[in-house]
Amino acid sequence: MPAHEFESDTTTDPLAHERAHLAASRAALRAMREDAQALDISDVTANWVNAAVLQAQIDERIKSLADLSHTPLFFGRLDYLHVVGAEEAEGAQGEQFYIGRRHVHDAVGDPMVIDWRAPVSQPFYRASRKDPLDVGRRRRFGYTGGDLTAYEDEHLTDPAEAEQTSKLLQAEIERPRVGPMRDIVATIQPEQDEIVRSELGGTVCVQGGPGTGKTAVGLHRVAYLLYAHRERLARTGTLVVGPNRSFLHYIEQVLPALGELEVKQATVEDLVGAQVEVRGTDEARAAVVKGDARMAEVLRRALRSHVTLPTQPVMVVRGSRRWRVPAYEIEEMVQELLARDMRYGAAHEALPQRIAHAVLVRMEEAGEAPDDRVQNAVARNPAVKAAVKAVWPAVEPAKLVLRLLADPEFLAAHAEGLLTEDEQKAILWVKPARSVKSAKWSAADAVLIDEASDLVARTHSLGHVVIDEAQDLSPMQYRAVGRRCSTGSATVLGDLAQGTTPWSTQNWEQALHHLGKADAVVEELTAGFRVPRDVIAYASRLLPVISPGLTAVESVRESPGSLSVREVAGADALDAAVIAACEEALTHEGSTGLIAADARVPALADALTAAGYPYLSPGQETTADSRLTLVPASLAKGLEYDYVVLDEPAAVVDGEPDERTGLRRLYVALTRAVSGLAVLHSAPLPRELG
Ligand SMILES: Nc1ncnc2c1ncn2[C@@H]1O[C@H](COP(=O)(O)OP(=O)(O)OP(=O)(O)O)[C@@H](O)[C@H]1O
Repeated sequence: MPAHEFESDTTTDPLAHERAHLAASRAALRAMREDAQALDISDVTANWVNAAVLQAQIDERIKSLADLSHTPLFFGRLDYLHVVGAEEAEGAQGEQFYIGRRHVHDAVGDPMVIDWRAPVSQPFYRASRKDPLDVGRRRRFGYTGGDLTAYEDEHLTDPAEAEQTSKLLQAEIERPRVGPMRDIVATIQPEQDEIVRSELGGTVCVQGGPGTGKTAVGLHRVAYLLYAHRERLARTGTLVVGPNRSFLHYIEQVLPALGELEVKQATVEDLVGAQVEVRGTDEARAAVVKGDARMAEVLRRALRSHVTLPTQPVMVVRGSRRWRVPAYEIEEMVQELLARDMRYGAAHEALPQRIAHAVLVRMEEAGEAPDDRVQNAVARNPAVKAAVKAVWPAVEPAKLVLRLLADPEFLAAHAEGLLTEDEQKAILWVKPARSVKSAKWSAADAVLIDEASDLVARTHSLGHVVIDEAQDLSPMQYRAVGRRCSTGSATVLGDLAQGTTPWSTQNWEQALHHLGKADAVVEELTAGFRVPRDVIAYASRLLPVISPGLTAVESVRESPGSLSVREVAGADALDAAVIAACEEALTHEGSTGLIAADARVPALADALTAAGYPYLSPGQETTADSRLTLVPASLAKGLEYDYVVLDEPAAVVDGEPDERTGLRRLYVALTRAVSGLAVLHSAPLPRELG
């Protein structure tokens, strides 16, 4: 597969031909945009609401038709052997399609560029010599800046042509990283494409080591699903859940670059934090118990304990008449509502209507002809309200959780047989809060309140949710995310070896069960696109300890990468050595990340400032001028830097409550580098790395 650079053909210059197609496609896109801008909707909209809605849609379309000079309009071409969809008749004429980030058509509606998500584009990612999918030639384009400068051909049906790795693909993988995450539409690999294009109905779980493209695949899957099921997902909504704000910043530009502007992003805390302000933290032990799925049953029991069976009849007075519904009849209603297992709040709403209905039946029996308005009035009658308040009172979710955490007897009554005494003690507040407002709620408490809210009123479900770094979610957090896609589907992305929370996922089957998607398929990605060979081999020495049985990542990068491990004599000399290593890393193109134990960050920040090096925080955008980021180890997950300087591994390990978690945190820190890793230590290295 030769790469052609400014090469001339005997008849025509193919590169010039492709450039002309690029120029024509850009002109066509401009025309599409101008058409959208020129739309006059004054005649077709009867009222201002319609006009505003339509105008917003048009504005959206205009935005999506922007020609971004730094993102090439197309990156590939497929030469089909036959007309797509036609019988494969001998001598039938082939068809040619340019594959790009969005669809572009000419003035008469013929396609100039096909969206990468369209079915005809799929062979660009999947066709192989073994199964050419009717593609005679696959062409990849190379760009420098915004200019088309090279192309590469594969003749998939030519037996004489040998299989080779694509130079353009390799260049894309090896490119130095600066700035936020970019899309990978031009180079999605077949095993990634299978996940990207898997159907909306099913939930997919991807286990993959560092840099295998899980995040990239998840984001491209949303883009694909939005294309394939545009209307449905526009109605139901899509969401990407990530571990923290800096990570969400890092990935936030990928979907807009693919023309998808409507996908929401949130952390689990954002999702569950609507009702209370999180100001407190939990001891690990308490957080583990609060995050355990058994808490869901404790909450359910505690909530249901508010329902009591009636002992009094209800007497409704209307005008000169009194209507009596006996206690046993109300009890039947309550038993029926309990048996139906409907949401607590829905039953609370339904009960007054049921009682009113019983009154209406009596009215009819007495010869009256009451209508719906009478039923509603009876339902609001003070006697009915009082009965409902006694039997099925309204419950505020936060108050319910407050009582469980503050009142040992209430907790014991509902945790019996579920939580041990020690576990109950672990979650009870030492100093019980008096009110929802004054309580110092923790992140795990907010999840409990969210669970209680869902017991009261069903949580709205979205059409599709992507969960990244899912291995760090607790069972209760999985439940919280799961109810946000209870009628939709999910993409679950994670790496068991990178689990660093005390409640992290032990196996995907359990996690998917808590998510409510037990029938999901688990896929594994093992080809690594980020970390160079030598570096991933070094980091993988930790695998047998942190996650036995997991497959080590195999780097697809050709350059072995630079790995240096330096011992510095004496802790005093470490800061200076680290700064020197950063200085050295910054002589290369691309970004540099200095990763250190959280406790070491203030000292290193001072040292950097004293040495005159400005630095960024994780998630802040690197630019050509500021390329150094100081990264606390706790925030390194999911991020990548061209060069990484890792400060004192032993401190990273010691920063965690136990050794295995510490080594996992270290594994994350060791696997952030794209081109080179320098490890500096004055304390002994963990023996697994020795
Ligand atoms: N097919 C591909 N072509 C080019 N680059 C790719 C491809 N797949 C992934 N990459 C790149 O590899 C890097 C790692 O990808 P990504 O962050 O999605 O991996 P990850 O599995 O989520 O890693 P981690 O476990 O560390 O979070 C990114 O820069 C991404 O753009």
